[in-house]
Amino acid sequence: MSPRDTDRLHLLEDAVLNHSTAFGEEERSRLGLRGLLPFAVETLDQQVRRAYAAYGDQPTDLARHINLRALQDNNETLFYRLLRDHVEEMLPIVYTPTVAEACRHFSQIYRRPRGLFVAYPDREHLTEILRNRPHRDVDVIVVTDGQRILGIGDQGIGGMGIPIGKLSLYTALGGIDPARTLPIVLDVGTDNADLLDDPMYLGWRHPRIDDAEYHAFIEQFVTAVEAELPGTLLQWEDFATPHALPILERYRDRLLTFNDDIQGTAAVAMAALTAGCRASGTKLTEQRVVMLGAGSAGVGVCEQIVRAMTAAGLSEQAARERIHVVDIRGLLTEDRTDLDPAQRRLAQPADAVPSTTAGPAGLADVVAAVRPTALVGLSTATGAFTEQIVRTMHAHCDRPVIMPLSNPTSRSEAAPQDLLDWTDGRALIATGSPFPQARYGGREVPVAQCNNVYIFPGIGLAVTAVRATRVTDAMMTAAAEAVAESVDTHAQVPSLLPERAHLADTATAVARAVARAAVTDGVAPHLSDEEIDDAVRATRWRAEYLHHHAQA
Ligand SMILES: NC(=O)C1=CN([C@@H]2O[C@H](COP(=O)(O)OP(=O)(O)OC[C@H]3O[C@@H](n4cnc5c(N)ncnc54)[C@H](O)[C@@H]3O)[C@@H](O)[C@H]2O)C=CC1
Ligand SMILES: CC(=O)C(=O)O
Ligand SMILES: [Mg+2]
Repeated sequence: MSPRDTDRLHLLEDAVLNHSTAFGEEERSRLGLRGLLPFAVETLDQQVRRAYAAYGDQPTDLARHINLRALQDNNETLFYRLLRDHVEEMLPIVYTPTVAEACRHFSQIYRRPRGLFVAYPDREHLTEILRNRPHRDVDVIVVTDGQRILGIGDQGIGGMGIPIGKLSLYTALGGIDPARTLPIVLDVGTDNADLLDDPMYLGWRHPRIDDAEYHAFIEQFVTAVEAELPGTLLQWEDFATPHALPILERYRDRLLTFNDDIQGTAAVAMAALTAGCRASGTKLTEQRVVMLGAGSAGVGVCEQIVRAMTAAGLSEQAARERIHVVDIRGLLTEDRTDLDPAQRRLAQPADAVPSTTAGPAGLADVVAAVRPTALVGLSTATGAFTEQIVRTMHAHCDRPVIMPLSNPTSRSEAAPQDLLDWTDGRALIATGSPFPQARYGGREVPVAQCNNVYIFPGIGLAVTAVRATRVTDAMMTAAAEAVAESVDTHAQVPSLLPERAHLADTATAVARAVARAAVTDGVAPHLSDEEIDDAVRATRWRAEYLHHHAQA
């Protein structure tokens, strides 16, 4: 093929450049596309209607996910316009819960390459791999090693579904140019026996590497990213807790990076708790919190609550006394020898809660003794918030905040309808994955979705707009406050989070607040508030076709 042939075919093959049937008469003539497309010229709106109809014809959620991914790989502008126009309907398809199925079936549904597969046996070629990235300039990388995908465990390279899904939302909600995003999976093997036995599995068929080898590989990866893509936001996603916390500690002061499961989840949960205090007319410093789950997400949320309570006037010790954490073995207590340092900071005295069983006090014991005002689940333990536990909680708290946050839906600690029924309609509820609205007393009750999707798109927009160099705690706190302030306080039924339909507006509010915090913290160049707002506005990419100037 001549260079001219590759150029013009490239326009139809490259999802960023492709306008497909919207290439107009003049463009088709000038760019050598005449006859390569059906005769009719469509507008973007007409294309959206056609794409929506094809989407509607799909028989299952996974088929809808595959349909949208194919569209994304064919024409990103159209994909993002469709997503923007139907964001509430399509969020559960692109993201949790359906993305969990896409990760499980990644090798079977694999069609076209997207992002980078960085396999351990290729480690000598890390720089070469990064240089092979499809687009030169990158604002945001989301990287996973696939070990703890949502609440469904080790998915090996199937975990790639998560960076792709998260980055779709960075663009759809946070306005990051899709050509400046880069999903990466670190293929360090898998311990998932089904995948190792599956002849279709496309990853490195090897048990996971660990310890020194693993950390050396992560260091090699980070060093290569620093060299090739300095200043790019590096988001860690769905790493197993024993790796997630140490990686964050090691790199957070070295480059522009954050862990979404630890810090993003903490910020959104903090926002929901703040809105819950407002709805129940209580103060944050009066809350008693019980957390089920002591993984990276649960620990991150608890530490954010400690920071907020101390900022509101409590001593750190008093704040920690108000937070009880329960894991698969029971209450975290100082006498337990199986806790890591982060969990140990959240442990209670050995005799804090009497146990009615042989081991440490369980969730039922803790709820009965502590009388929490807020109960949060980040445990993957389906149905763990039982009727008895919830009724006990409600007996001591008129408006309990109850947040089963585990993903996907099949891992939720409770169903919102049950929570309302067991609390006479009084519970203030948010879930991790989307649930249909519940009903109580003849009224429809919308269920808020407490998910880090309220946070990360705005973080990406902020750091890109003002060229921040670090993600600080103050920036995450600013994100939480911006989300809490965006909650509609005049709604008939109090909600813990802004409406999902307004996620893009919330991302803008988060971006402004986070960018201001970055400037105040000295990790972004000095800009006035007005300049920050202008930068955020100017950074937002829009799903519109740009004129092609290339010559035929
Ligand atoms: N809503 C949101 O925005 C987010 C939700 N998550 C969800 O949180 C969950 C946990 O994530 P990680 O902390 O990374 O996982 P992890 O696996 O590191 O931690 C799970 C924790 O729950 C405990 N646990 C497991 N089974 C239990 C049981 N039957 N009873 C009591 N405790 C039990 C474990 O001991 C552990 O402490 C996942 O489902 C994930 O999808 C995570 C990040 C964000
Ligand atoms: C939402 C998210 O990041 C998780 O469930 O892991
Ligand atoms: Mg995650």
